Amino acid sequence: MNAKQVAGYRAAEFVKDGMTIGLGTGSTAYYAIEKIGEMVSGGLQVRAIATSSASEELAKKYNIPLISASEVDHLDLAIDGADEVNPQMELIKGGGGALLREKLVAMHSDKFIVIADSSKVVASLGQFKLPIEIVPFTYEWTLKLLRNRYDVPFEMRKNGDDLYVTDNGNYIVDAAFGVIESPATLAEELKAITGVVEHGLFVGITDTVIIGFEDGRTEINEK
Ligand SMILES: O=C(CO)[C@H](O)[C@H](O)COP(=O)(O)O
Repeated sequence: MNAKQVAGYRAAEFVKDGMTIGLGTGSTAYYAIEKIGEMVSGGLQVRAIATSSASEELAKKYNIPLISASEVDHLDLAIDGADEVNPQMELIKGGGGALLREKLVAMHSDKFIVIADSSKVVASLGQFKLPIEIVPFTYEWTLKLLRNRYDVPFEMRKNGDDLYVTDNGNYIVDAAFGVIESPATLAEELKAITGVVEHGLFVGITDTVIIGFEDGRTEINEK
């Protein structure tokens, strides 16, 4: 088993009969979805909301019943990967472009479990470029505003020659902060900028972090 699989499979053990769950996005979340799929074929009853069209396709492949938000007012559990996690369980997410749906699902879950291999554990956030989702309308002005405000490199995410478009029809700008001294402060500042829909800083949302290792071990940190 690889480390991502170890973490994903361990997280699936938190899923119990009758739960409504959130399915994350990415190569680590893939393994959690795969395991939950196995559990469903063994008789587990769950209903799920996926955080991306990719994860929705995966859930369908594994016969995990999908629901819409209008059918429930909260989720029991959400499981998702991360690009960076610090000792305070703060995260950078959005490498896969699904940060907005991921944050919505995480925020409306009673328990949010983050799964990762040990390469994602950092002393401070910011080496991974912070994804910021911005609206396409006048995005050039939003980008200019960000550049004027923060003296760090910003780059519009691309998909080939075109700008990358999220599942929500927005663009992503990746920001190389290097070291983010106060994730909470930056999170608040970015949210206040008109044109910014959401950013990949997850502060005060995570309940449990499961780190997987190649030898099959897991390290679990709880809030
Ligand atoms: O935030 C995400 C997608 O938007 C992913 O959870 C994050 O990029 C981690 O991905 P992976 O598990 O493939 O390393």
